[in-house]
Amino acid sequence: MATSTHPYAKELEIATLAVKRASILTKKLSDSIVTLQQSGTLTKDDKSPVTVGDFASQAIVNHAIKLNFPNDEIVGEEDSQDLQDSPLTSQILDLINQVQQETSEYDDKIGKLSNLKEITTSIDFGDSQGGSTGRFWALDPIDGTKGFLRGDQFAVCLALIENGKVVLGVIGCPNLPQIIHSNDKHEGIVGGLYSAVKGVGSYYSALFTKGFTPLDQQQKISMKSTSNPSELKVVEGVEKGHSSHSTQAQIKQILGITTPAINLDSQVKYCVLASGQSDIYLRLPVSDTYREKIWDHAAGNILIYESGGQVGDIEGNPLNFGTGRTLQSKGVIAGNKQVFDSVIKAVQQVL
Ligand SMILES: Nc1ncnc2c1ncn2[C@@H]1O[C@H](COP(=O)(O)OS(=O)(=O)O)[C@@H](OP(=O)(O)O)[C@H]1O
Ligand SMILES: [Mg+2]
Ligand SMILES: [Mg+2]
Ligand SMILES: [Mg+2]
Repeated sequence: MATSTHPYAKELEIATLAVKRASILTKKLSDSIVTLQQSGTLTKDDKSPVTVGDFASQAIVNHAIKLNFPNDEIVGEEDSQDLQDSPLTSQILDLINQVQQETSEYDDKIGKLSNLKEITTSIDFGDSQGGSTGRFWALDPIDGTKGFLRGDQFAVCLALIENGKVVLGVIGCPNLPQIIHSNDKHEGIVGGLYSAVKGVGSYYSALFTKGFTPLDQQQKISMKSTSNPSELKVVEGVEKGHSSHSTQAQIKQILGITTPAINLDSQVKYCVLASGQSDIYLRLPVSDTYREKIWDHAAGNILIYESGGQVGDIEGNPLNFGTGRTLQSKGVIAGNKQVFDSVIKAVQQVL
């Protein structure tokens, strides 16, 4: 399908502008955390920057969607109830005002928020329950909260879902260098925008450039196609509470992978995979009862498929985004097509 005439052209442009504006805002907060923590103004346990960022980012993105697609529902992570009587509301309004001024050329397309009432209304457009029919959006305004608070990786993740399947995904990665060699070696521009459209492909462009760049002027990305253990690289999370690192170690051993894994918070993992910088994503469950949230995986899911990869649960079955706000499956495994089946076999052997 042509890059400019695909059926989701308007959706992609709006999603991109909204994610870009939210990314500028969250990047400001992320940069300030490090400075504030160093100066002692912010204690390590103070989660206020991420709270401000979550709400402001969700308000901006939801507003853009509702302005352009008033009939679309949104499954958003945050709920404005948690904001009631919060001393952070004036900070949220100030930050939104500031970023809207800096990106005022987007107002024609994605509008602007003027007061707190509009902000809380916009946040609560995210209350959809999702489901298996029709179309809705899934939004994680800041994915990788823990990474964000460490000054590490996080992402603004937006996806469009139709009849349970993801058809479009846009991920803003404000702290992600373009090239990741290992946990402590990377290079290139910091700030990446990763986009995918069903039947069109997956693309990379720099995040902190102005406006929407048509896909044919972005860099098309694809996964590698190796199954040679000595070449395989695994990407996995940072938090031991989010995935079982010990189970993952056993799987790597069965597959004969010796290269140390790359550990990254948030859906930037999918971005690194889709751009061929790693081959396998392991997210083995730590608990039998936890169910993954759809906003944690929707945008990354299409990014992988459109770059030639495959995603499944621990059984190898595709993820179903039409079962409500959560997936009904356990774990997430992604890989290039050559290696995917053998990874699932190894997972089954270990579990
Ligand atoms: N027990 C458990 N298992 C799996 N996932 C969980 C669990 N608890 C929380 N979460 C969700 O994990 C989201 C962050 O995932 P990450 O990929 O950043 O985790 S990791 O630290 O890199 O491993 C995180 O998303 P954010 O809240 O947006 O940060 C949570 O929705
Ligand atoms: Mg998340
Ligand atoms: Mg989040
Ligand atoms: Mg959360």
